[in-house]
Amino acid sequence: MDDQLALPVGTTLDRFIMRKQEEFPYATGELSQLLRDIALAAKIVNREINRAGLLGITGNYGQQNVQGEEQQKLDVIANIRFIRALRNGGEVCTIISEEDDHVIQTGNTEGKYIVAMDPLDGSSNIDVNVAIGTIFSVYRRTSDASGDGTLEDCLQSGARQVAAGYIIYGSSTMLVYTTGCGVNGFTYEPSLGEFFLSHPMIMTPSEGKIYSCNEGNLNSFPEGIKAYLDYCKEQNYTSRYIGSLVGDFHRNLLKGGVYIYPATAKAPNGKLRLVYECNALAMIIEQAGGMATDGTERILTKTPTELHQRSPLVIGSPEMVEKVHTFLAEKVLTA
Ligand SMILES: O=P(O)(O)OC[C@H]1O[C@](O)(COP(=O)(O)O)[C@@H](O)[C@@H]1O
Ligand SMILES: [Mg+2]
Ligand SMILES: [Mg+2]
Repeated sequence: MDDQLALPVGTTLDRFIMRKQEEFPYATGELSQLLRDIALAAKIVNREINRAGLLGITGNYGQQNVQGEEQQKLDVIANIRFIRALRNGGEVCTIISEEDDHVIQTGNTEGKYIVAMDPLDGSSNIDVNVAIGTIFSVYRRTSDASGDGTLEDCLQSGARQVAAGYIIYGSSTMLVYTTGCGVNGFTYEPSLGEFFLSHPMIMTPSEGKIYSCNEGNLNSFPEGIKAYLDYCKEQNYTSRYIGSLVGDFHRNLLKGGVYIYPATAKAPNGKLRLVYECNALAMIIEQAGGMATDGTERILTKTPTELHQRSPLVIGSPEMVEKVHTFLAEKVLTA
């Protein structure tokens, strides 16, 4: 940990990865290379997002993904870019993507890692210049076998992540990630083509005054969530919701707050996907001193049974998540 603090703000991502490698039990350089591959894809996708309006790559792609959602052109482009970078990097044998029904076998049969990803998060905000993101989780194979990754390799609980992070394409582009030794944020400097350490050892405030959820679904929220939102209003908390999970999460991570996407009538298991949205952010928030649950159970202990399964999500400052639980438990008791 002390060594962690030794790296000053302004350290390049590459140098940071190199210095941290020795902290990682399997320090063979493969995970470091994988993180560099993700950073490379992020730079390319960032460039395309910034110029999307000029390149005619805004709007619908004209196809639906396995979730039944209209794919945006940038969903597909980001998916292609990350798959290509991970395949060419050679460290990843199998990829799970929001945009692909089935797992993607990269052909890197000696690759030791599995990546689960949401190539473009916040799709409804792509064309309106609101922050969007990419979310990724990294797992090791469950065995020393080579060949294609198995379904068992792809359906591991979030607690088995060896790395997790996100890229936010906002007023600046940042990469925020953890390998289990704290959370660090890097800001992209396009003119130099480099990510620089800008937010070392991020810790989220234990309590905040921001709550984030789509109250448009209020009528079908669980009673406990309705009661918690009333409590937030009584406390004069601030409501902030942009409709990009990465954007809402990032704000609350830095400022303190809670993001809630509960089960609703439209989405009885919640909307967000456990394997490539909830797990990564749960590892980040826990490493930053916060909490992530589905309203009762810790997200990281849930073992997925399907690639695209959904989960309710309550994530953020620990005292606020605890408060949500109190209201949920109370309403269950009095129901
Ligand atoms: O429009 P809603 O129901 O509030 O949902 C918004 C949520 O859905 C998402 O857009 C789902 O992610 P994708 O855009 O990757 O499909 C989240 O980013 C966001 O928090
Ligand atoms: Mg998403
Ligand atoms: Mg997405």
